[in-house]
Amino acid sequence: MPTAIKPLVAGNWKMNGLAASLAEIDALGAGLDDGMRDAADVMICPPATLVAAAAAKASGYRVAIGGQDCHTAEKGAHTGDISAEMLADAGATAVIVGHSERRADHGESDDVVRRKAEAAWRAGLVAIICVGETEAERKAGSTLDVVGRQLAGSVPEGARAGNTVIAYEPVWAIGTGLTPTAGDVAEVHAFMRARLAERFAGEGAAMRLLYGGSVKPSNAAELIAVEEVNGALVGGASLKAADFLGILAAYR
Ligand SMILES: O=C(CO)COP(=O)(O)O
Repeated sequence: MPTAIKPLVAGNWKMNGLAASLAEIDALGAGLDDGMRDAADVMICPPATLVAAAAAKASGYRVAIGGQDCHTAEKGAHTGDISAEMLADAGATAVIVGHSERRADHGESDDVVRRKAEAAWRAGLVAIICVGETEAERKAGSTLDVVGRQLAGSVPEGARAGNTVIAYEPVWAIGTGLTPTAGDVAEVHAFMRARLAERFAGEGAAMRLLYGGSVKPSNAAELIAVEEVNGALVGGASLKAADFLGILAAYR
């Protein structure tokens, strides 16, 4: 069954990128070959200020554009926030919700993340829902408990293979250069697959499960080859097209 799932490789630029960074999307488009395009869907999630310009550029390259967060509401008195409808209006087709940096920096609970995923669907966006344990939680042996609780609380009832992507991002692996072993990733992904299949039957079995956390050209092949890993969510190595293409080359 996993072989039937087309992988997604998504770049999360986080709070990085000025207008000049759009040149990286041109470089990405120029560097993508047919083998990469056939093997994986490609997405960039730039900061909100660049979504519209990035979407205008990326459509010509068959690169999708996503947001990094959205508010639960469609509009209203929420200074500084952005709704899923605004992201869709700017050309995004997906939005990351529940990234560990949002959970930590903005105190987002599973309940908030679940409502953000529903907001994404309301606007016609795919929700990329992030889960993952901290270093202390892994050391305490509670990784599967944490991931199970986050899946139960953050993934809404309406999740389907076509509207939801789950990204497993161990917090301690983000931006640190550290990665779990292939065996550890396999254990978590098998667990997530089982939970999602139990809850959503065939839809859960077909949902994309991404791995994220220090994915680089040098380790991409090993990580994406793990069973039940259907792509990657890439931070630092998505900022430069050359690095991102190095990761996509692992799919050729
Ligand atoms: O948080 C991440 C993607 O959402 C991963 O970031 P890094 O690839 O920089 O570790």
